[in-house]
Amino acid sequence: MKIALLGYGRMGKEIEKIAISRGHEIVIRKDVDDDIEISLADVAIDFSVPTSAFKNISNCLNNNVPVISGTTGWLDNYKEAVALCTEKKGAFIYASNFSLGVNIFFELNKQLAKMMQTIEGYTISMEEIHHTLKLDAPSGTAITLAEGIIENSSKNNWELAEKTSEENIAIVAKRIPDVPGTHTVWYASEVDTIEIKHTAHSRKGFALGAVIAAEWIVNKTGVFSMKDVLNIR
Ligand SMILES: NC(=O)C1=CN([C@@H]2O[C@H](COP(=O)(O)OP(=O)(O)OC[C@H]3O[C@@H](n4cnc5c(N)ncnc54)[C@H](O)[C@@H]3O)[C@@H](O)[C@H]2O)C=CC1
Ligand SMILES: O=C(O)C1=N[C@H](C(=O)O)C[C@H](O)C1
Repeated sequence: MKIALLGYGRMGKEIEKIAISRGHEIVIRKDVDDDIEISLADVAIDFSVPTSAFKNISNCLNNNVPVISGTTGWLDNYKEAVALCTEKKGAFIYASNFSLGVNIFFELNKQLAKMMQTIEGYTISMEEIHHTLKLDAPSGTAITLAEGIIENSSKNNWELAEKTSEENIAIVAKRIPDVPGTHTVWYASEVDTIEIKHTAHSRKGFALGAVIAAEWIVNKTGVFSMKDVLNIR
């Protein structure tokens, strides 16, 4: 496949290595807000910055190029991207986290929230740890985890805070040099703590998932998720 990389930073470079090792060709490497001939590509993979993701995605959809986006922090425009994809009969996937492990963790998190729904005495809280160059907080993955809990509990929202309230799940965001991404969910009671945790050891898992999603989406029409790609039920 001919792949356009929209964003050629840490993730763009990691994706390039994996894409080439799987027999693909990189035909575009876009790393600033310039004009590119996106139609040269069979598929585009956007790992850019929150302020550019929606424009990059729109450009792909307007030119009938399937697009995968892993950029976080731009979701105020997500519904617009979905509407454009539907209007243009295009193909689009956004995932806050493309790694297989995190997508399993998302399901585990929802199951645990369901089980805890009727159990009294536990307070939920969350933490995400990332490298110091990360632009957004909380992480997209932490937001997806919080949404999974909200769907399956009496909580209505999440907030960046130390302590969970009646309404909101507290998320603590820590920034430590070189950490690729660690997410923890706790249910603490007076007598014990239940903890589920995902630790990324490198960016390889995110990059591999993004390339697998790009291979999967070509010749499809619609808005999909990593659950579709990985066939998680
Ligand atoms: N969904 C997932 O699995 C993952 C998502 N991410 C997210 O992906 C994004 C990128 O992460 P990194 O590669 O670590 O960041 P990075 O800062 O290393 O790379 C982003 C690149 O985008 C470039 N850029 C700026 N304006 C652009 C434009 N208009 N078009 C194309 N590129 C442009 C920047 O010059 C920079 O090199 C972040 O939002 C991050 O949160 C990161 C890892 C995994
Ligand atoms: O910026 C990162 O590095 C990461 N961003 C994603 C997020 O915001 O959840 C995914 C991963 O945790 C790494």
